[in-house]
Amino acid sequence: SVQTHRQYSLDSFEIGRKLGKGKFGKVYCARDKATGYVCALKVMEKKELIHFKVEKQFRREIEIQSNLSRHPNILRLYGHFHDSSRVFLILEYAGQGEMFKVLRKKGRFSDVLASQYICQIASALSYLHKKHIIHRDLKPENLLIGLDGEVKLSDFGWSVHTPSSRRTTMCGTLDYLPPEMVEAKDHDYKVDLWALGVLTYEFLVGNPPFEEPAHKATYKRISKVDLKIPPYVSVEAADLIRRLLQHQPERRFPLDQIPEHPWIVKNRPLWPNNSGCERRSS
Ligand SMILES: CS(=O)(=O)NCc1cccc(-c2cn3c(Cl)cnc3c(Nc3ccc(N4CCOCC4)cc3)n2)c1
Repeated sequence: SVQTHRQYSLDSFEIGRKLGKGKFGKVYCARDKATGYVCALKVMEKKELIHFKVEKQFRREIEIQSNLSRHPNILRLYGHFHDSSRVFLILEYAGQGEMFKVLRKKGRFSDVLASQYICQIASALSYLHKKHIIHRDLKPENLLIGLDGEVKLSDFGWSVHTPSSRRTTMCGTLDYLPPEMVEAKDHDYKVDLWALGVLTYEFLVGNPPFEEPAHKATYKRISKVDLKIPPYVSVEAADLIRRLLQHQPERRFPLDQIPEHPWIVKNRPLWPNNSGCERRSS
């Protein structure tokens, strides 16, 4: 694997194809010359980080993600380095790419696929919460898929150590924000439970539950928990969605009970697939 203590520079790698372009950077497939190990190299221009005033967020991403040791559903950050104008993150390569592209292509996921993804994400979130980290930015754009189809949580730019009250202004989609963040109240790890409910809905329906063209309308629907679950969503899935999308944070369904929820149990594959969520040896 990529050794995490070694000093890296750009010429430690053979750069492969560009995997994608995000808001702050580009990601390339790369091979570590010394070990032949394939990884992903995320490149960001320093002047862009300064311009977007996200260098603090970026430093937090590095600090948080490098301290996260092995979890099958959290994308590993092996190291980072910089040159005069750019910063580089050496990340685990996720062999099947971006979750949101797969979701857009498929439209929506089956109960079996969606429940496996949700169980894996719950496992990753539970691991983060035990380390007093809240992700705060759970959405398909921040999920990658590994070679064996397992989910990889990535992009910890918005993660913080609990408890926290948001200082940086929100940008991007509001769809995943729970009432307490939309109302800018103090919030804690239970914001991730709300986002998990939004994600469960989006995996099964194809769009997030409170989506509206105008921000104001989205705010309103989130605040009122104006939730309409289509009839084709299974009873068990609808039950979990409702238990996660509770206005009061303390009423939200606890992560540790998710592997035993009927929707997860009913749709769990018979064969183990090292996804981090296989059937417990009952
Ligand atoms: C802000 S950003 O720049 O970080 N996000 C934009 C973006 C956009 C697109 C991709 C990727 C991406 C990131 N990855 C990381 Cl990090 C690790 N592996 C991948 C990774 N892996 C990957 C693996 C396979 C594929 N294929 C699979 C076959 O079909 C075509 C795409 C794409 C990406 N992709 C990222």
